[in-house]
Amino acid sequence: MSVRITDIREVTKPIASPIRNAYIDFSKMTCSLVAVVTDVVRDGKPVVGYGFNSNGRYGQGGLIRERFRDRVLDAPPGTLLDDEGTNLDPDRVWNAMMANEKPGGHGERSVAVGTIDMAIWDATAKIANKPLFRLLAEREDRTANPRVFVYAAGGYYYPGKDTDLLRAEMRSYLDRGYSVVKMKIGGASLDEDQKRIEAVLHEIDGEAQLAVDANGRFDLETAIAYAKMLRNYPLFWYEEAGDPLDYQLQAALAEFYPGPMATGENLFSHQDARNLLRHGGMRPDRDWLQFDPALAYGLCEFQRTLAVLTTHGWSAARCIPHGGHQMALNIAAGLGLGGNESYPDLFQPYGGFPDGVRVEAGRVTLPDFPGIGFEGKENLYREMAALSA
Ligand SMILES: O=C([O-])CC(=O)C(=O)O
Ligand SMILES: [Mg+2]
Repeated sequence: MSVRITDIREVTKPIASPIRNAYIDFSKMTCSLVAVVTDVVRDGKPVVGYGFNSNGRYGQGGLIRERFRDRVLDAPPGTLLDDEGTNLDPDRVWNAMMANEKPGGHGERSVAVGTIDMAIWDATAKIANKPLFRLLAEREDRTANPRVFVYAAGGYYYPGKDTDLLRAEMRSYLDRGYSVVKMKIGGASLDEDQKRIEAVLHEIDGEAQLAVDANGRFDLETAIAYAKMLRNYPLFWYEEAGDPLDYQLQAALAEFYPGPMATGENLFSHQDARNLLRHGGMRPDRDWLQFDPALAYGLCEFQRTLAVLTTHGWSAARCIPHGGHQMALNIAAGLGLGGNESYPDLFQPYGGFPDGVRVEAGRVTLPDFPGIGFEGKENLYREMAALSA
């Protein structure tokens, strides 16, 4: 059986919405959708892997089309295959993409590579005719656990949104089976945010837990002022207080915040993750790591990040990736992460679960689709199929 990548296609799609966090609005947000076409034929059709990047970093069509696509297509096909020559080897494809790239300064090439990497893993699992989460578990000699914790991320700022609407939003997440909800902070004054938090805590009234996300907005003084307010509430976590690369701020914050902290969605390499663990004061017994493989060079790199965690005494179970995509759901189910983010009302059709999958007691159960499972989500698959037609 020959296995050859015959084409890589990219289209940049809008995922705009009127929401705002403490740092950006999403009025012009886009993402890249990628199709990796192979010459493997299943049911009379070529196997195609799909990928997209998650919200927050915009589409990367320029980098994908001008650099990374051609490196894969120009590589001698045999150099991209596993030892048996019967399937793609995602790590070898990754190495081909990263030829002639200097280390450091990861910028947004990590998003371009992460998007293609997702499609490569989707194709690889489809060629193996297995769900990606089962393929990953087998590769690591583990048992997959298709039941994955997910939390509902939302609670954004948008025009006219008062605490009643915020409460109604959070109530709707509880009604849909979530046991942890997340809201934005840092886009209003501390006093106003405190009122918003108290309103939500009143609404969820012990039925669920609340996490808060400052999106890297605070300087040290403000981060500590918020910590002193937030530590009076039983929060699930206090996320991304300061600049993602300011490890000293994160470490200083730990002195003032005994509850769980979370960060990492804007760290895009295993080297940056390592610096966070070395210097960020993060505590492996309670804190959470949110590295998002779709933004951070993909699963090939995420595996190196997991190795860094192990070296530093962390468990993969402390990872709950940012992004709300099925790729991270598969990694969670296959490699034992602590769960995954989900945006019940945002960034559609890219985020979410296969049709018919319901959240029950804060968990979803992944069905057994070959690959990542995109074919099980009709509105998403329609966009994907249009790209590979
Ligand atoms: O608002 C955003 O940029 C998304 C985000 O931080 C999150 O989901 O944690
Ligand atoms: Mg966040």
